[in-house]
Amino acid sequence: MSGLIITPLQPVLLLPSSIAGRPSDDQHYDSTSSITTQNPADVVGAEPPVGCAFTIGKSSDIGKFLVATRNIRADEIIIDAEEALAVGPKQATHPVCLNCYRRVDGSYLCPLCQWPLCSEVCAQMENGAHQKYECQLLANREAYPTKEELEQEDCRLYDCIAPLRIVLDNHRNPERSRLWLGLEDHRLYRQKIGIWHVDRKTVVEPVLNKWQLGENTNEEELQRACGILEVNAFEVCDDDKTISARAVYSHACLMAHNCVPNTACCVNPATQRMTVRAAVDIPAGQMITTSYTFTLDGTLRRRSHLKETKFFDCCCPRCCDPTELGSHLSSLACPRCSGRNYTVPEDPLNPASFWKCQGEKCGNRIGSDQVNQLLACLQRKADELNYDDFQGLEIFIETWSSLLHPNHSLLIGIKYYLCHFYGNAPGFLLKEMSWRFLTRKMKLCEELLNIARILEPGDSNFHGSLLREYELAENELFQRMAIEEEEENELSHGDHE
Ligand SMILES: C[S@@+](CC[C@H](N)C(=O)[O-])C[C@H]1O[C@@H](n2cnc3c(N)ncnc32)[C@H](O)[C@@H]1O
Repeated sequence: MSGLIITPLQPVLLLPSSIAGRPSDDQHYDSTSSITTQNPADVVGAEPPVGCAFTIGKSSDIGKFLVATRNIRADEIIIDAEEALAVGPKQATHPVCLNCYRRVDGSYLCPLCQWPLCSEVCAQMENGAHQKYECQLLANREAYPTKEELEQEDCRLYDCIAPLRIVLDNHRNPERSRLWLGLEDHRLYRQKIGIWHVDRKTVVEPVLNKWQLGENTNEEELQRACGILEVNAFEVCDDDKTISARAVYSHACLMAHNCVPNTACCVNPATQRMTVRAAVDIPAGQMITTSYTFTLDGTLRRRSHLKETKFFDCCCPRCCDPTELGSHLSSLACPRCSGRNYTVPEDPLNPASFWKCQGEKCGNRIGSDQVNQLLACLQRKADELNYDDFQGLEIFIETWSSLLHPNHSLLIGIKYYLCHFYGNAPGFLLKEMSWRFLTRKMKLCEELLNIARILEPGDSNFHGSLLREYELAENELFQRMAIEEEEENELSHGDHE
């Protein structure tokens, strides 16, 4: 879906694991379960900073995670501007400056290694990551992208930079090895699936064969670095999406996933420092969580995304609930009761589960094949939508609302896009919009805000951006009403005269 922003920040990788022994549904740390808080000295990796509100817990299924050591108030900063352990360009990115990660057009090249940078400012940065890590090595090998490679929107050569930096950081800073050692890479699982071969082709082979850096590293180290990035990295981007980077942090990366996270994260695109705030009150003993996936995707899609990219089976309370905590992001209109009731999976954790109408008198069941066929067909239609054609989007919503719950992820993604389209797109700026579109924007924001209250409660980025859009539209509406009232008063005043 072009232009659809789910949240400003998403971790870019995935992992596996079963969840037996997972935290109880309300995520409270339970001293009788297999979850334990660790003596910091026993945990390989980062130790909690002195005076912070969390410690590091560990369970056989989730691995390490952050857990609150005292009650944390909503909006309190839990991790304050944490410096990244390593930063590098995202995979398959457009060409970017190797210091500030802004898009480059190849017109300015690093005088030493000939890789594109944004300007002299980044070329002369003494402490820039490019100068610190790969510049001299690449210059020695005359290893730089060709003109054709720099024209690609998904230049795979950039995939090699972040893993190479992790390997070099490990070699050069033995005191940091403990931090790197503490990060999960899911090596055994990755070896069994396609991603291992993709990393071999896009990272290991170029670094060892094309750039001939065999004296500096080996396949083992590069695969480990790729795994660390896949499992732990957060995406760094700015509002205009010109910055394209990924970063690994020693504390923020330990946050476990929950499809209803209790924090809001934000990375400063200029410094790549990560700040984590509590979105809601977090009681002592509760896990501190973030979401690794897209809030507005339904359970089937979220779980398969988490499995494919973060390699684990999510069994959080939202995934286990057929109605997704009442948000109904996956629910279908029941074909038998003409849409008066909704059909939900009997076992949401099982993709082959039967679906059943929730209407007490109906209880109609449908097989997963039928559901999957319907959803695949609607997904194809959604993928073909032109996002500049708002009428086409509105028609899609109206047409398929007869088969889907109004909050279904296929509709809600488009509604979220339209919330921002109305009021911001050329021809639809707040001042230019008719009353009809202004009230439509407010109605869409209200629908989305109801979902945000369930799925990203508190002061989350998602909730905040919707509230801002709603308030902008509401202000415009009040201003217009005030002007109309004034005009009416003037008219009636004129009549009296
Ligand atoms: C970014 S790392 C988090 C730190 C990691 N637990 C560790 O020990 O290094 C992501 C990995 O943690 C585990 N994980 C996080 N949240 C989980 C959850 N809700 N259920 C199961 N595993 C989870 C998965 O193995 C996932 O690939």
